[in-house]
This record gives sequence, C-alpha cells and structure tokens, in this order.
Amino acid sequence: MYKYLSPRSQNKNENIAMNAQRGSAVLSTATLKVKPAITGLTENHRLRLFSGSANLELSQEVARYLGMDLGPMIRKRFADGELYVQIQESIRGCDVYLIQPSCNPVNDNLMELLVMIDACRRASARQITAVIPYYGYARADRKTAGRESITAKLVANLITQAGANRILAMDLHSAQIQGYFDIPLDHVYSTPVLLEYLASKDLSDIVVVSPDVGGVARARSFAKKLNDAPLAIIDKRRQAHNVAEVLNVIGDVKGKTAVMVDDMIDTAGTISEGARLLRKEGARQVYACATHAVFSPPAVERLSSGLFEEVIVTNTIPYDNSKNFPQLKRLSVANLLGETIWRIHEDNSVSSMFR
Ligand SMILES: Nc1ncnc2c1ncn2[C@@H]1O[C@H](COP(=O)(O)O)[C@@H](O)[C@H]1O
Ligand SMILES: O=P(O)(O)OC[C@H]1O[C@H](OP(=O)(O)OP(=O)(O)O)[C@H](O)[C@@H]1O
Ligand SMILES: [Mg+2]
Ligand SMILES: [Mg+2]
Repeated sequence: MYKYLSPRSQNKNENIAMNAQRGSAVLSTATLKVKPAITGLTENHRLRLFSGSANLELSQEVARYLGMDLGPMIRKRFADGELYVQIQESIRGCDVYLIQPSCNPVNDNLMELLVMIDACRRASARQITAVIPYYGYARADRKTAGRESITAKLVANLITQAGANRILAMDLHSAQIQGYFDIPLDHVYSTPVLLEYLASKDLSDIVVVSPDVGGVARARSFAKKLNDAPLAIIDKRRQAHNVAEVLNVIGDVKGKTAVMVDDMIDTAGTISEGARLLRKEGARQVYACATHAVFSPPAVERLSSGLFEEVIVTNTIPYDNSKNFPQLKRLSVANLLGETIWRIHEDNSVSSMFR
C-alpha cells in the first residue's frame, strides 16, 4: 500500500525520491527525482499551487511537501461584501492547482473557489485543478424527498462551468459524486494515514464498524486492509435532519475493539449513537475514525463524553484548537495530497497509491 513521507524539510532544493515497488510506490531516498517545479526543467508545464482562505495551514503543508511556495494571490472583500481575487504572477501556460475545501462557511469558501478558478482561466492557465479536500454539499447527493435540490450536482456544475479542467477530491460522501463531473476527477482516501496511525496502536481483536449503510463500502475496504478484520454494520435512520437514530447492529462486536469508520463527523449524532449501541452490545473499546472533522455543535460534547477511546480525524477542515479534547487525534493528509498532485502533474498513477 502507499506509504507517505513524514513532513519533509522546507529546503526547496530537496528532492523527492520515488521507488516503485510491486505496483505501490514507496518514497525513499534511494532514487531521486528532481521536481520540474523546482528546477524549471519543463517551463511550459510549470506547476503552480494557490490556496484559498479555507485551510491555509493544510495548503502550506502541501506546498512544503512539494518543495515549493504557494503562489501569490490577493484576496479581499469590497465594502459591500463582494469578493475580489487577483493572481499576483503570470500563470500563462501553467498547470495550476487551487486548494480549497468547501467547508463552513461553505457558501463563502465555494464562491472563493469559483472566483479563483475564473481568475486562473482568464489568466490563460493551461490546466486548472480544483483540489477540494472536503466537498461541501456532498450529502445533498440525491433527492430523498420531493421538490429537493441535488446540490452536490449543482456544485459540480458550478465548478466545471467556472473553468476547472480537473478535480482532486478526498473521501467524497458518496461515490456517485464522481459521476456528477464530466471532467477527470481523482478521488483519494485518507485510509493510508488512518491505517498507519492505527497500526502504531497495536490493537487486537478488531471489528470494523460502518455507522450507517452509506459507509459500508468504505468500512469493508478499511477492514480488508486491517488484516481482513470482520465487519459490522449499524442500522441508522434519520427521522429529521441532523437527528440520527440507531436501531440495530449487524455483526458480532462482543468483547471486541470496535473501530468505527466514517467519511465525516458533523454533529457526531451518527458516531456517538452508534458507539453507545456498540458499548451496549458488549464492545470492549470503541475508536472513531473519520476523514472530515466537520464538528458542528454539539459534536465536541458528544465526542468527549467518554464513549470513545480515541476520535481520529484528519486536517481536511481547519480546526479550532481551543475546542480540543483529550480523546482527539488529528492526522495530516497534506503529504498524501501533495504526492497526488505530483503524480497528476507527472501523469503517474494515483490509484496505485491505494492498492
Ligand atoms: N449539510 C447537511 N447536513 C445535514 N443533513 C443534510 C445535509 N445535506 C443534506 N442533508 C440531508 O441528509 C439526508 C441524507 O440522506 P441519507 O439517506 O442519510 O444519506 C437527507 O435528508 C438530506 O436532506
Ligand atoms: O455527525 P452527523 O451529524 O451524524 O453526520 C455525519 C453522518 O452523516 C452522513 O451520513 P448520512 O446521514 O448521509 O447517511 P449515509 O452515509 O448512509 O448516506 C455522514 O456519512 C456521516 O455518517
Ligand atoms: Mg448520505
Ligand atoms: Mg454516513
């Protein structure tokens, strides 16, 4: 499976080494490959990285991995609240990567992404890739009742219409969102980062649990990579928006270490109600893993109430450290995103990172 580097030195002249081994790539110092972005070797296809304001810290980490700086960009608001963006260097003929998760405030962050894409298109960028570590509006992925919008599709239309040529997204809420785009979309997963951390904990007698039906494929794949651990599935219903009700657990959890896996934790209703049921059914320990820490109130209260040994999330969404709680572990997906950007730029396989 793909093995990512621990944060690299900020030395811009440092090279990344890639050593392909049996279809998976292991980064090592054995074979060095100089990045064109650093050396200017392929000047026509220069890679440029820009960040929106949604998660600057993550963008900076990605830039560090790639051994480059974030491109200069002015972003400000006019007196009336409208947004102004100007790229501060020529990007004519460049391959531009715009990093912007559409997290809360979702409409502002989404609009900023659209304006950035439009600015790059009008500045004659050769290719524009929208790097969207967290895709907002993803849960509106179908009509669950009459006269609703499929907003995830609307967002895909907006991003495409703005001028993006390609999307890089991480752990989309549902796989079908890939098909909402008619431009290439690389879908990557935080799994290698989560699994590496779990491996360091040396847990035994694991059962991987999907907290709802939508998470089954994700949990099954996770279980396979955890030495073919058994799978359990929770039957969750929603009688109202933002209200999760768990009915039953399918599978044996008694005496086991339950590792719940989900794409996101929002209000934490799903994961905490699920954990309560797992405890009731005799699970010895409960770990929660999720890529996107949306953490809308009262998530922190629910997650720190003693149901979990640990709550393991990533940094696709920025986190207010004042809301930390003892069980929270935040892992970085910056190197994984950086490696993916590099592979896209170099026309190398992305899927082989996750075999
Ligand atoms: N952002 C959202 N927060 C909470 N619930 C949402 C959001 N966007 C759409 N929804 C609703 O979630 C359910 C999804 O249906 P599932 O069968 O649970 O996938 C649906 O009622 C959406 O309106
Ligand atoms: O923390 P919460 O506020 O409970 O929200 C997070 C949950 O909501 C979504 O599932 P959804 O209800 O869409 O069900 P699905 O995964 O089966 O589509 C998401 O996949 C999480 O499971
Ligand atoms: Mg859903
Ligand atoms: Mg779910």
